Amino acid sequence: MPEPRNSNSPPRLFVQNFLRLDQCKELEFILKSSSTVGYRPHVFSTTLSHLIATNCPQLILPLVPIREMLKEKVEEFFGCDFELCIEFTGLISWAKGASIGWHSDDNREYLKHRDFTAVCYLNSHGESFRGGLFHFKDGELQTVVPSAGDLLIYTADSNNIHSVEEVTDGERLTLTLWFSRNSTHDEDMKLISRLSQIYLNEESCRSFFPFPAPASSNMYLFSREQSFHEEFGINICFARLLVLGFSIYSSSDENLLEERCDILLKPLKLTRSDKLLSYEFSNILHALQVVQYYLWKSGDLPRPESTLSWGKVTELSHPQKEKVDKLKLALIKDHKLAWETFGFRCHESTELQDFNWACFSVAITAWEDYTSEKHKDLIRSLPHWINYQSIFCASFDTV
Ligand SMILES: O=C(O)CCC(=O)C(=O)O
Ligand SMILES: [Fe+2]
Repeated sequence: MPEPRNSNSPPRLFVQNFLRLDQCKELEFILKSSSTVGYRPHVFSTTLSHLIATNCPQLILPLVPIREMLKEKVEEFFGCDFELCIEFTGLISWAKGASIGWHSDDNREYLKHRDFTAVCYLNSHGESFRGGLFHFKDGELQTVVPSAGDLLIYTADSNNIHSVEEVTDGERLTLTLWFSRNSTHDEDMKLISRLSQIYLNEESCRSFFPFPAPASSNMYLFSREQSFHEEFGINICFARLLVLGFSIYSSSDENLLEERCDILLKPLKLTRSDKLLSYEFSNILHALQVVQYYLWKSGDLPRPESTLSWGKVTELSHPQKEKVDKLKLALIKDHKLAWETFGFRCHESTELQDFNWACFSVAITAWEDYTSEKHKDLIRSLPHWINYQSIFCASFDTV
């Protein structure tokens, strides 16, 4: 049962540990491997339709039970069982410099259909970022200090004017959902329609392996002034790799760089500390997704018994090094911005301190298994979703 509310206080609820830490970590993996430059300065985000558009529809699956739980919680607390639809699901990263002033979430004419908001915090203040405290302008529960797994729900109207303080270091990660009573704004219908267009027309799509496919490069281009000009700023996929100690090598013709062709859509290899891994990734998004998977899972993966066989990892030759540097210069115009945005200066990152290529190779295969499993689940769920025009946890117990 919901907590009894003080009748004078605006309707809002804070729940500690609503999500498990392993769920937060999986969402962090999805967000950091799929984000684009977002809707506000210094904000990066991904949506379910973006996951579909970049050929990663299987990454919707981990969000399905969480969306279901959130909808139930909001309906229960606000006493509107079976009345709501999910209007928007977003994984949002608030990087250094991001903030939002006093506002309500329905404060534009085109947002009036929004009735309720749910924000799940995926990482913790002080541990992964500084700043970024949430405040309600008045009433109870004035300040929320984000902590991984905690949930905040509130009405989207002017009873809940709120703000987020500027993030001063690190990345503040959330899963944010908006709910509406107006079913014409149901996100599920639009997503199901996109998925059925892709999967039902082409039998072959069902058996293909979904390698990530980057969106247009300006969606990954971030600069201080938000001027979408290639002469400034950083490619955020590359910047995330760089801050984790990786760089990229492309055997594509160097003229591609001069001709401004999108080199990041081409196959590429990863380098680290002047070593080159021979494995070829289909593009930068594929490489980033595997690196983020490695970060997420490295503690759980089986330790390989031997080091990698000769030839899998080689020393970069001088001409190869030159190519690596050239690519870096082309994609990271503002080195400091990359570190400011995706680094966390409060403590030295220990995540990749005992990096080794043999473990990383295990992660490449484990990521493929994870991806195929989720993709199979998607293919099995889709007929049920189409049938009910709703995205939910379908059970496959009956044959
Ligand atoms: O991330 C939060 O804590 C709240 C974000 C917010 O107010 C919004 O996106 O409208
Ligand atoms: Fe808001």
